[in-house]
Amino acid sequence: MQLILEGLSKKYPKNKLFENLNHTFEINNTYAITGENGSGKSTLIKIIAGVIAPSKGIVKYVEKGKLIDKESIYQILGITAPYLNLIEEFTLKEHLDFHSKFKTTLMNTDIMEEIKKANLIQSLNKPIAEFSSGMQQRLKLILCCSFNAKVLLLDEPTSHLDSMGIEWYKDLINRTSNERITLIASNNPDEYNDFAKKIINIEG
Ligand SMILES: Nc1ncnc2c1ncn2[C@@H]1O[C@H](COP(=O)(O)OP(=O)(O)OP(=O)(O)O)[C@@H](O)[C@H]1O
Repeated sequence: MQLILEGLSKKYPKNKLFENLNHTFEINNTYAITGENGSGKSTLIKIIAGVIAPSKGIVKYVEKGKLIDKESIYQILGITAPYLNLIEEFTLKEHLDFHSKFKTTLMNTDIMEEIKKANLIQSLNKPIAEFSSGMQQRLKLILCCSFNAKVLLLDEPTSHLDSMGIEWYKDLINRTSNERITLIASNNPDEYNDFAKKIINIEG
């Protein structure tokens, strides 16, 4: 599996973000995307996820030498970001059931064990509207990391996590980042220093 950025540029009418980004991301590796506030990290994640279009260039997902078509990439993507919200009316259990309808859990992963490790087991039947921001972030990370996806896009993964939450996050990534490409968009070395094979500064 490869994720390839070819000549990727993005500008808004009043704002030029990045220009001519070229990179090939390989399976079994974790990468950090860094850059000042407003440099375009979240924008790049959205372009890679196919949510918005680049001004120039192309994003290619390649599996065994074959290009994966745009309509199918959601099957191999796991994404978490501050602007992606859980469903407030659903309980944690309903989120797991819903997610399980289109993604399977990682091999050797017991999802209830993951919920316990995240200290969320007592909230299984609570609606998300009653979760703190840190609890929501822990669930978002589990939904992203503990289910099968060849490419993980993590935008500010430790937002709202306390120091224990950050240690839990590091353990989660260590246990789940094999056999996939993980991209971490962040300016916080705590979020990527332990894992990143390469740090890509979006500002060049
Ligand atoms: N739809 C849009 N129209 C115009 N400008 C936009 C739009 N979306 C984002 N921007 C601008 O693009 C720039 C990059 O935003 P982005 O959120 O990608 O940056 P970032 O590097 O992730 O920032 P941060 O570190 O603060 O999270 C910002 O100046 C933002 O205001």
